[in-house]
Amino acid sequence: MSRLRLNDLQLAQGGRTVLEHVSGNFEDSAITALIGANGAGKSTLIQAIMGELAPIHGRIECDVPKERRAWLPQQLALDLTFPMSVEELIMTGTWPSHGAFKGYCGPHYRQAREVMSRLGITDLAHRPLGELSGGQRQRALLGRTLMQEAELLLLDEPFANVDVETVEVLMGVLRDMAAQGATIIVVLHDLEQLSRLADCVLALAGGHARWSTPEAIVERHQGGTQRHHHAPILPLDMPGLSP
Ligand SMILES: Nc1ncnc2c1ncn2[C@@H]1O[C@H](COP(=O)(O)OP(=O)(O)OP(=O)(O)O)[C@@H](O)[C@H]1O
Repeated sequence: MSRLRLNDLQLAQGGRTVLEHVSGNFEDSAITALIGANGAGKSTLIQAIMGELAPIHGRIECDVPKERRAWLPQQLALDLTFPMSVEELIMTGTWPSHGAFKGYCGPHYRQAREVMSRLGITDLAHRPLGELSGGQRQRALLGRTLMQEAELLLLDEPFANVDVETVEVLMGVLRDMAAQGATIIVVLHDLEQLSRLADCVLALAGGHARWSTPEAIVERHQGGTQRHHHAPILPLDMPGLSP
């Protein structure tokens, strides 16, 4: 089953085609790694899936309602000088379905406490966002998507500049979300993280996309030799991936 399907998609930026003939289905209850060299079109595809970039050809069919779609950008898109606490950030996860100006009720606060406890940030509830470390910030941002009950979640390099313990927590939560049916797409550059986390792979290169498996990607980049930890996927020459 798939609630997110790409149909002969062609995407352009600034009048130049970035990707073409992209087709295929993202599996439900699965984590798909989106890989490719710098400029391959990963952010472009994500923008299109989030409905921010119209295809110049083809279709994106998404059965997940807009209020259940979440996007965790690579660079923190939040204004850190904005006076907001961790708890307040997490509560904004209710906005897409509940509205921003209705206020919160008891069950919302209970749910936020559960979310913070799951992410190990209960003690940070009243800490201003501007005082968080990179790892704490990522936990809080993932907390907001849990609060939103996101069913389609796109993440751009969520483990960059994040401590090892936070990587474990984030991976655990993502696996749980997938197990509960979410469709998760995550931009990754690290081979070890890819082999640990991903169920499927969508590799972008030369303006085209190819579906693959974590095993095939690991095999291709290591030539069947012993695995190296933290081996980067870049530079991604993608032998055999052109049609
Ligand atoms: N707003 C824009 N206007 C014009 N060209 C753009 C714009 N955004 C991206 N591009 C171009 O589109 C191509 C794909 O960029 P994109 O950001 O999707 O790549 P990426 O795979 O996400 O790269 P990275 O790994 O560096 O984040 C690149 O050649 C880029 O220069």
